[in-house]
Amino acid sequence: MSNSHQAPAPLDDIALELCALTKVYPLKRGLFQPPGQLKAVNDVSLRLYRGETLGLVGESGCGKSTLAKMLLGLLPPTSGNVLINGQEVDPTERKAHARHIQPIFQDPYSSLNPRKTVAEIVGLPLKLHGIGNAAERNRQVKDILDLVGMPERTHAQYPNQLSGGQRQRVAIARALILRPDILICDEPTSALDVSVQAQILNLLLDLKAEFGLTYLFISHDLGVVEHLVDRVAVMNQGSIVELQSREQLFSEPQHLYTRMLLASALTPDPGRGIPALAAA
Ligand SMILES: Nc1ncnc2c1ncn2[C@@H]1O[C@H](COP(=O)(O)OP(=O)(O)OP(=O)(O)O)[C@@H](O)[C@H]1O
Repeated sequence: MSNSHQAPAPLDDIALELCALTKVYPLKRGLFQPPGQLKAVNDVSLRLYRGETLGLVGESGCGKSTLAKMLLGLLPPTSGNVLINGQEVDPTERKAHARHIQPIFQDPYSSLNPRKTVAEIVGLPLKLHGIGNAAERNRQVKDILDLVGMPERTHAQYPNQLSGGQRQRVAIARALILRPDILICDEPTSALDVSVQAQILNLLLDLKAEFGLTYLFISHDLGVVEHLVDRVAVMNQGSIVELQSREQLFSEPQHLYTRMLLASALTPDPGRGIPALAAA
């Protein structure tokens, strides 16, 4: 696997800024419980500098996906706001959002329309945004599919005719077709075989260099994060508890939760969580 970290971007060149972002979910009344609410994301402020990869790590349920959905305009925040390239964005303006920021999710199968061919899936955002005529769109679709390593014979195939890795390549091509600045990668390799994971991670690194992209890379896999990111934000129960350079975080973690997260990643029983902290 290559490890092509780019030179750090100037610190005043901010691609994405989260200002006191909060999401509260209402909870329905249970059999023995009154209605209540859950603060899934609690007052999160973060900056992503242009060209960097910021890792976001934390246990299942800590609020990572909720945060990602708010950045993508898929979920309105309860309070706080998001700035893309210095401009405050209306979280309900999904279409305007999509030109700048795109997602890559864990399970490409569920996010690809089973009744559309690969070329149709990748070309749809161009059509929806009224970009180019049919011939220009076809050329752009072919170019991006070539770039992500999809052989020409697969362009007319349907998602169920593809391997898991190929499906994720299609999802990546679709994310890039509008030439966004920022990719939100939410566990993009968790559903793939280990051998395929490395190929997709290398592809993401190559594409980042090619297009000068900024990544928010969400993962519970600290091995992947250590390999890929420039800085790491650690999330626990909706809050960012630590934000450090990759080197600093893995060599000298400051927060107790980070130390336990790193310790739990080194033990042979992954996925068992950190009960003491989860309950804290
Ligand atoms: N629509 C919803 N309504 C109520 N609670 C929700 C909703 N979506 C998520 N939650 C809760 O919010 C908290 C954060 O969930 P979220 O999916 O953001 O966590 P996560 O860190 O992405 O977890 P995972 O890694 O398992 O995907 C969890 O306690 C979850 O149960």
